[in-house]
Amino acid sequence: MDVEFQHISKHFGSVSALTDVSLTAHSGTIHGIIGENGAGKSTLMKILTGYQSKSSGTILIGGQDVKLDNPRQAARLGIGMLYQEPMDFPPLSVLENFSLGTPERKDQKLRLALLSLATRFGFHLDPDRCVGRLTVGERQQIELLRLIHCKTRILILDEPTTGISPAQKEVLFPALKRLAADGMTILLVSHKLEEVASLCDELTVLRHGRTTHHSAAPFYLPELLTAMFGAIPEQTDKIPKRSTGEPILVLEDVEAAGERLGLQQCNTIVTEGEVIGLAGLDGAGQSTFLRLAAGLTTPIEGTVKLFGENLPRTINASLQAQRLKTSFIPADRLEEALFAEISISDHFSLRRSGNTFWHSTKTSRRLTQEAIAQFSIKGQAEDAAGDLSGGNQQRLLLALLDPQSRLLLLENPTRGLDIRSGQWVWNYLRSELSPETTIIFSSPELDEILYYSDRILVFHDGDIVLDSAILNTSHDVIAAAMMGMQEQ
Ligand SMILES: Nc1ncnc2c1ncn2[C@@H]1O[C@H](COP(=O)(O)OP(=O)(O)OP(=O)(O)O)[C@@H](O)[C@H]1O
Repeated sequence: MDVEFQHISKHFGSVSALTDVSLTAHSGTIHGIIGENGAGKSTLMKILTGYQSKSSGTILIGGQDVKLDNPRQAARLGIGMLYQEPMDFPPLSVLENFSLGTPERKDQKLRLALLSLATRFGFHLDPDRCVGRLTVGERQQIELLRLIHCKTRILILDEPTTGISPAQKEVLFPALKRLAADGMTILLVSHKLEEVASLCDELTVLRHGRTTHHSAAPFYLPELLTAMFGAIPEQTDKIPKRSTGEPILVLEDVEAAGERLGLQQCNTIVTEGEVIGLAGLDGAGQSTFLRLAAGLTTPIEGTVKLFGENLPRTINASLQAQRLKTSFIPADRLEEALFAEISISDHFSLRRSGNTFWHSTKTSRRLTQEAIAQFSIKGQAEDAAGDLSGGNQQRLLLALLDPQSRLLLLENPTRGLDIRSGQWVWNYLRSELSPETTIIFSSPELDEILYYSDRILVFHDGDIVLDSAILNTSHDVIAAAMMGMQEQ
């Protein structure tokens, strides 16, 4: 069924998130919606899924003017969304998650339906496995099959390749193409231009809440970039190499529990001023490594030494890491780093108050205004952090960071950011931090690691399988190490 947006506008108080947006996504096609952070993509999709009401305009589905007052109405019309974060129940099994929202109650029938759909799309899923033990990519596969089983005819995907491995991408893309060929209408929101261009039949660009471009495949990337940003963004300079050779983080025979297999027998030395990129498939150990250095996870065996001090195996480890000027920015901004419900200004109050009860709202307000200006945050001091777009949440996190940090641990720092915002983050790290600040970051984008790091650690199944200066390695060697293979 065709989905037609006609002259859609949406205002949040004085903010115009969408102004007169019109586009048609045709049945049997994949239609990409792209645009910089804060362009209005999520708002448009939230209107289609009934999570938000439009201020004006019309939505036609299969030529019919439809009311989308709540998510239930949207689901009844066959509209389903695959979210960036898995929206499942990790303690339940694959089969139990698959059964959510289906009227079918017979376990055996559901099991057969799950297995036959999985076979059709080439997914390998064990119905009895606990979902909490699966990778993001596998959880996404269950959700996709659940939506198909629930008779979804209009499928919305929000950044579907964030957090999944290149191999899982190779399985997902043909599955999406097959669904479109079967007549489904697919709307894809993404920042990854190359991916969008290879997958989509048509593309619409939003800029400042307005439609600025529409085209059909094949796409011309410079034209898309200009429509998204007004001009082609320039590449950011690399962070100049600046290691002093002084060890600041030493892991000795560390074994730790964490994502999937945790870490096993991990040994490494990080020296002051290095920029280290952590690569690996989702759940291979990078996240546990960053949390160990931040004192948020403690080892089962071995020692973690930070700036010459052994971190204790207690909750005090994170306080000690903070005292030693170590800062950590997790990938999940709203679950682990910001408070979705409270304002930008309250975040500054919380940061300033430290261990004291009192704080000055006047000072916090002033600091907030300064940060909004310096970090170009698109939002007002009183806006809740959860209402900011992904890119602006990342800017807020950087604004809250202690600029005196000696060790910066960044989990996928450009996750969900458009090209220009991603470059802005690296520009900020390069220009605003002291040259001795050590940066350890993880990223699923090998190009980002190759460009910005001095050194790379590659993780596979909880082991560091490659530790190399960037200049001494290559894309192919790293990709093979990530898969647990030695490049010949
Ligand atoms: N509930 C809300 N209250 C106030 N403003 C909002 C709300 N939701 C979105 N906005 C504003 O609307 C604009 C569009 O946001 P939206 O999240 O749709 O952008 P986006 O293109 O999806 O961005 P991103 O790529 O960063 O996710 C932004 O300026 C955002 O701050």
